[in-house]
Formats: sequence, structure tokens, C-alpha cells
Amino acid sequence: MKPTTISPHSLTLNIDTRLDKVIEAFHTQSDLNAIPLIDSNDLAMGIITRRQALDIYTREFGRELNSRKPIRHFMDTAPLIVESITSLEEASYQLTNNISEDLIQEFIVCEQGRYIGIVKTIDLLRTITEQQIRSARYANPLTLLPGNVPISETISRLLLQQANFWVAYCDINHFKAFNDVYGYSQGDAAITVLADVIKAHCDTTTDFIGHVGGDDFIIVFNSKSPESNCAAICQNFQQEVLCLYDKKALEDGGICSYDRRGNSTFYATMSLSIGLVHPDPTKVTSAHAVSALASDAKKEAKKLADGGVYLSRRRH
Ligand SMILES: Nc1nc2c(ncn2[C@@H]2O[C@H](COP(=O)(O)OP(=O)(O)OP(=O)(O)O)[C@@H](O)[C@H]2O)c(=O)[nH]1
Repeated sequence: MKPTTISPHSLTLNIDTRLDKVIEAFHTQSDLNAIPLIDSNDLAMGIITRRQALDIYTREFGRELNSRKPIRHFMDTAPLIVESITSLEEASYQLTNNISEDLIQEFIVCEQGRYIGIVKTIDLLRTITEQQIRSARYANPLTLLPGNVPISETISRLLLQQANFWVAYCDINHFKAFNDVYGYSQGDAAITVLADVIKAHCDTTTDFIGHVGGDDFIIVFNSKSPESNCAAICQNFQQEVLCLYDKKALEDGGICSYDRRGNSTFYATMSLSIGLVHPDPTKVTSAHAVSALASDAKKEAKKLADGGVYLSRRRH
């Protein structure tokens, strides 16, 4: 959840606050729609909306019978509570699953159960919409994956947070020959195969997949050791992409095409090279420097005979 989406200064009250004090709070703050209710350990216990409070109060003898009772008797004890690390998409999913008849106007955000703020549903929707427009602007039109700008932004943010992350730079081998022989439409199909294989081996809730362009992809892993994921991506891609070749090419193990100098050359079926780096955020200060590290690792990976993963020892 983006910290800017959360309103930390929203009024909270203890669950033992009397109903008349709650009504008073709604009277004095006309823009207040709901009050989160916490216990003495700051744990979020429930919520009371302006409408719920006024309903109780305006019933016949509602004020006389209830004004001195603690609000815990009347509060919604099962409000939507999400942890601050929850992604916007997951929060939105939980929100839509929680809606019964009324649209939930606000929900509570906690850190390990402790109240830290409230989010207005409208703000969540606005942020998601802005994010979607932004993603669409920078997305690769073929794979719809985020391009260079969001890739750099993601890496800059992780450096700022001094996070433990890995960057994998993926590049297809013998892609040009395949593209030249089978045409760009099949070339696009090979790129799509790679995008699907990468997605299948990443945790899309924590890892970030970017498409630099053409047959180049960047994966930012937050996982512990992504070396095995990268090895599986290479193996899987080499296998999956075979379906794009014809029978003869499969029998020969490759195709004939012209190299950049115009010489007829045999190219084995496509494989994948991945340069993997583990930047040290205390020493690397820019996304640009991380990208240079990843590029160098990819160059080393390209030297491997049938593709594969090159794990760089350089961390800055
Ligand atoms: N189909 C398709 N082809 C593309 C796209 N972007 C770039 N290309 C083509 O990709 C080819 C260049 O890819 P390279 O990565 O240099 O080819 P390679 O044979 O794998 O060479 P190395 O990466 O040096 O191993 C050129 O033929 C480009 O026209 C795209 O979006 N779709």
C-alpha cells in the first residue's frame, strides 16, 4: 500500500469510549465518516460509521438507553482490515469481496495488527487508476510488461530502501536468425513464450518483471536465491520455444540463416542467457549503475555455450 494513500491522522477512539462522546466527535468533525476503534494496545478492534452511530441514537429512546454505553457494543467488529504491506491490487480484491450491500467507504490499515491509518476507498480506486494509466503508458505493447521507466523506478526505490534484491538480465540467443527465417510475427511469438516462462517462474506479488524491448527482459527478484529460478527459466524457455520451429529445423537442431556480414551460417535453436547480479545498495547508488552491472553480467552469460545463468560476483 502506498503510504500516501493512508491517512494516518484520522481520529481513533478507544473501544470503551461512550456512545455520546462518539456522537460528539461526529458532530464536531463534519467530514468524518467513520472512526476506527482501538484497544489499549493500539490493536484495531472495529469501526463505527457516522450512519451506524446516528441510527442507534435516533431510535426511540436510543439516546436515553445507549448514550453511556461503550462504543464496543455497537461497533462493526469485522471491518475490513489490511496490513500495510498489502499491495493495492490485493487490498482492492479484499475490498470488493467484502462489499455486501453498502460500499465500504473506509478501511483500516495495520502493521502487525496495530492501527496505523485509514484508507478511503475512493483514494484507493484513484491510486489504482493512476497506476494503471501510468503502467499502460510505459508498457511494452507486445507483452504489456512495464518498460524502461518503471524498471528504473523500481530499482531506484529498492536502492533507497536498502533492500536485498537481485537483478536478472535475460536475452535470447539466435533470435535474429529465427526472426529473419520465420518472420517478425513468429519472432513476436518467441518473445511471448519467454514472457510466459518468466512469469511462471517468478512470484509476481513480490518480483518485478520488465520488458526492455525486443528479446531483452529484466527481472527484479526479491526472493532469497533466484539462481535456481533463473536456471529453470533458461531450461524451460529452450524447451517451450521448440514448438515454433518446423520439423526439419527440429531434426537438424537449428536453422540456416545469414550472419551480419551476409555469410550463410547454421544457428542452433534458440536458448536463453541470463546475467544475474546482487547489487549492494550501500555501495551502488543509482539505477543506472545497477543496469550497467546487469549488462556486464549478461555479456558474460552470452559467452556460455548453450545459454544459461552467469552469476556475477561483482556487487557494485
Ligand atoms: N519479432 C520481433 N523482432 C524484434 C523486436 N525487436 C527487435 N527485433 C529484432 O531482433 C533482432 C535483434 O535481436 P538480437 O538480440 O540482436 O539477436 P540475436 O541473434 O539473439 O543476437 P544476440 O543477442 O547478440 O545473441 C533484429 O532482427 C530485430 O529486428 C520485436 O519486438 N519483435
